Amino acid sequence: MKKEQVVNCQFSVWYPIFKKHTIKSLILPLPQNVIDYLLDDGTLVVSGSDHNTQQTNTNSDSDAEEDIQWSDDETTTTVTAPEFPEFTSKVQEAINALGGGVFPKLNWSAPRDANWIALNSSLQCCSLSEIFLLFKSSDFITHDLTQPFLKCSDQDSPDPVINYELVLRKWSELIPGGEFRCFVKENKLIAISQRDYTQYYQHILKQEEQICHAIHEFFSQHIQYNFPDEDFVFDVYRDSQGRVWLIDLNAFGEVTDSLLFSWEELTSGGIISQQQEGPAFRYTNSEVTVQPSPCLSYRIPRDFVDLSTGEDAYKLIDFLKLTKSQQEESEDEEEEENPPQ
Ligand SMILES: Nc1ncnc2c1ncn2[C@@H]1O[C@H](COP(=O)(O)OP(=O)(O)OP(=O)(O)O)[C@@H](O)[C@H]1O
Repeated sequence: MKKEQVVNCQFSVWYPIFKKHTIKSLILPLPQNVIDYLLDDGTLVVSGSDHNTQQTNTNSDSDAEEDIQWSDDETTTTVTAPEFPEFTSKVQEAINALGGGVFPKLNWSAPRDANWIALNSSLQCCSLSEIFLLFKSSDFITHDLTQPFLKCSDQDSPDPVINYELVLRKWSELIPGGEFRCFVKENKLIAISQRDYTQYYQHILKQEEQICHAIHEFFSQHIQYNFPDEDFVFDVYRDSQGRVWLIDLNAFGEVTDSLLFSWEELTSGGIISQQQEGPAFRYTNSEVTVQPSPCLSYRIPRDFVDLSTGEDAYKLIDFLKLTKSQQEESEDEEEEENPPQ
């Protein structure tokens, strides 16, 4: 995978080409001071002050009282959240124009690893402060900002200049069973994988042929030969009426999750030689093969994950047992103090 391919997979490159076939979105250039704020990991501060640009008029004095300040450890100095009045009002205007709820992204990634921090565990945002909270908590966003060309084969060539952008996509309730990832090599659709392979969806098993056919049609009518590269990965959504929509475009290489295929299979030509007609199609075909979600490890602190999987797991189990027995003891004491009426 070359740096040029990564550049071509930026939202602002593919969106104008495929606008008619994807979810309505708006792109705003990200000012440098906002980028600096997102990268400043010493302090996690969230200001509620952007509410004053929402349709309802609130006076700014009461907003100041609403400011929430979070600090990730006791030694970190908590500073007041910087304000970006001009950017904030542009973002709020865009959110309102998209119906009041958006799915936010940077040039390539969404903060999928941070949805646990959001109030309703959703990536739906109604204000810039909600977007900031997700972005500042996401390793995927930091990756976009700091190492977009990781794993590219042409490491010796200078990095292309990137203009960072905030992408706001109209919020749409997508059913995970309708999402598929499609792999294109030399402008040929070689493989399709169920996107959420952690679940078994009966309808995929039943409609295997129709799904495969609909995606192949969509590819040949709207995608094939229209993208600047001949190798790429695209994600689609098949809605309840059987209509196919483009969701995202990714580079053909290891930075992109190959889901139910391996990159070895996809690049070695093995998949292509097995094909009689149409792409290889893989999905989770029984409850037995259901796998844990790949984002699970992002829901609890990394140290805790390491602790529970390494040698220290036994210490953790002992600790949990101890806590449980202490809890039981105190419950017994409480029971003695407060006998049932
Ligand atoms: N407009 C939207 N409204 C609601 N949910 C969305 C929207 N767009 C995408 N999603 C959901 O978020 C998921 C991730 O979206 P997307 O592919 O754009 O993010 P990403 O960070 O580029 O992911 P990846 O790196 O795996 O390609 C999608 O699979 C879909 O379930």
